[in-house]
Amino acid sequence: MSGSKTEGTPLIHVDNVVAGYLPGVNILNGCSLTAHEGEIVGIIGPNGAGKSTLLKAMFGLVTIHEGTVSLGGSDITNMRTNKLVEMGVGFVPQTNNVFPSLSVEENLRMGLFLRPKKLRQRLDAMYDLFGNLHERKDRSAGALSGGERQSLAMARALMMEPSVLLLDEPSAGLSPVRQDETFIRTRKINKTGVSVVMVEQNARRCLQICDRGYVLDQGKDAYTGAGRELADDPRVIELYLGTLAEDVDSQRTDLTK
Ligand SMILES: Nc1ncnc2c1ncn2[C@@H]1O[C@H](COP(=O)(O)OP(=O)(O)OP(=O)(O)O)[C@@H](O)[C@H]1O
Repeated sequence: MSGSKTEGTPLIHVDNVVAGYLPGVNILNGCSLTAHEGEIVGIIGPNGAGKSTLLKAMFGLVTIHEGTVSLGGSDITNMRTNKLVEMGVGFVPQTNNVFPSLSVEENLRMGLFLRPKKLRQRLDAMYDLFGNLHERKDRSAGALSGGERQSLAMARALMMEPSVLLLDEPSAGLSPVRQDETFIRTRKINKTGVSVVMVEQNARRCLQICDRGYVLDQGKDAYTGAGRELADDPRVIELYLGTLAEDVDSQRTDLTK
C-alpha cells in the first residue's frame, strides 16, 4: 500500500453502522470501513457475515439505524440511490445487474440517463476499457457470457464517472480464468482513477489485488490490514481457512504483478 493513498479525508467512510432489512433485526452491528482515494478495498468473510449488506447500506439500499456513512466528508447516510449516483457512487449488484432484453449499447446508455450530453465520450471510454463490449454492442445483453455480462454491468456503472465503485462479488459464478480476468479488469478500472470497494468470496485472489482488506464477522469488521498482510495473517487463516486456502493454484494468473 502506498502511504500517500491513506492521507487526508477518506473518500468514503463507514462509521459504526448498525443496519438491517427488518425492524429490530440488525445485520450490521457497529461496522466501520474506510476507503481513500485511489484505493482498492476488499471485504471478505464467511457466508452471512453481512458483506453484501454493508455495500447495500453504503448505497442506500438498506436502512441504517445508527452510525454514519460519509463521502468526501459529506454525510450520505440513508441517502437515496439516485442522489448517490449523481454524487459519484457507482454500484454493481451481484445478480440482475444488466437489462437482458436490451442491447449492450442500450444498457450503457441507461447508465448515463442522468447526463446524456456526455454519451458519446463515455461510450468511447467504455469501449476503450472493455474492448469485447464494442464488438458486441448490438447484441442483446441476455446473450452475453457470464464474464461479458459482468464487464457490461461494470461499464454501465462507470458511465456516470463515479469516484468510487462498489462491487458485490464480481467473480461469482465465473470459471477460474474468467475470475482472474475480472480481478485484472478491476485493477485496470482502479488505474483510471476510480476507487473500488469490493465484496468477494474468492478471498485470497481479492486480497492479492487490494490495497487493504476488511474481514467481516457477524456484522462487524473483525480484522483489517494491507491486503497481502491479511492473506498471511495466521488469525485470519485460522478463522477463514476454508475460504482462504481454496484457490492456491500455481497454474493461474499471478495477480500480484
Ligand atoms: N433482503 C433481505 N431481507 C432480509 N434478510 C436478508 C436480506 N438479504 C440478506 N439478508 C440476511 O442478512 C444476513 C447477511 O447477508 P449478506 O448477504 O449481507 O451476507 P454476506 O456476508 O454477503 O454473505 P454471502 O457471502 O453468503 O453472500 C443473512 O443472514 C441474510 O439472510
